[in-house]
Amino acid sequence: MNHDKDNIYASAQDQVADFEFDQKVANVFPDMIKRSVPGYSHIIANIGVLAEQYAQPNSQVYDLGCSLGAATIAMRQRIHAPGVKIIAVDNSQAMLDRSRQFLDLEDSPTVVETLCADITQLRLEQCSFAVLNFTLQFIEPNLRSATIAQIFDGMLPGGALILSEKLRFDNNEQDRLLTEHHHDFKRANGYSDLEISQKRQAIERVLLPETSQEHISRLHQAGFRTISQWFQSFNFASFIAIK
Ligand SMILES: Nc1ncnc2c1ncn2[C@@H]1O[C@H](C[S@+](CC[C@H]([NH3+])C(=O)[O-])CC(=O)[O-])[C@@H](O)[C@H]1O
Ligand SMILES: O=C(O)C(=O)Cc1ccccc1
Repeated sequence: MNHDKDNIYASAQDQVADFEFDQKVANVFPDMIKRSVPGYSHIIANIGVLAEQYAQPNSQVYDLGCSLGAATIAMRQRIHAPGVKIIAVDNSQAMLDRSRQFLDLEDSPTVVETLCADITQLRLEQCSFAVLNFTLQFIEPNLRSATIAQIFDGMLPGGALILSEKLRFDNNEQDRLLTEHHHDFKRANGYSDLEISQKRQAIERVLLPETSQEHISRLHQAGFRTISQWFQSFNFASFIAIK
């Protein structure tokens, strides 16, 4: 399996188009996400650890906005409850096609089904564990509450949702500093100032971050009982919400 280096924004573009999860991105995605999201590998490994804890026998586990299936692979390696099916969902066919190449590399008693669907339209069933690992931030803000509510409705008692997101901060100084530190992180991982600035333009209309408080309130409103922020690195965080 070749992991191409992300140089999508390396040369100057006249017009930077809005970011899309197309074939070009699918080809470089493992490199892009590791060099762009602080703590990504830590989050993926611990999604595996948490899935092992929360996956109930004969239930379903959902990876919502699975991209190439990194979280699915981590979960499949650790879940040993019997009769668990992982449903890995994405609305980008390019991402899903490539995810199958990764998923087919290993065999496991936990069945994995891939599904090309829009998660805002999805009804979950018998769900003991669901993952939104940097996916909600790409959903239109006015559809986010209904999407979280649908996940809650499809969940079994004691089920858990992992929500990882890029954050925005109400305090302008804090927002500016953490954004700068994130850009320093990208620079330290080999991205040039041009790459950082063009990628920033590409995502500014499609990745719409919210504050930690907005996420926590929405999860409470949907009915989740216990909500904890279990991870943060610069302006990237992950929450766990229990039904
Ligand atoms: N409405 C939607 N329905 C389904 N999928 C969607 C939708 N909108 C966006 N996506 C999909 O959500 C994924 C977001 S990437 C997730 C990383 C992964 N979770 C990982 O753990 O590696 C995050 C990032 O690139 O920052 C993409 O694959 C989109 O096609
Ligand atoms: O690259 C960035 O600046 C990000 O905020 C993270 C990211 C990672 C992968 C696709 C889109 C955004």
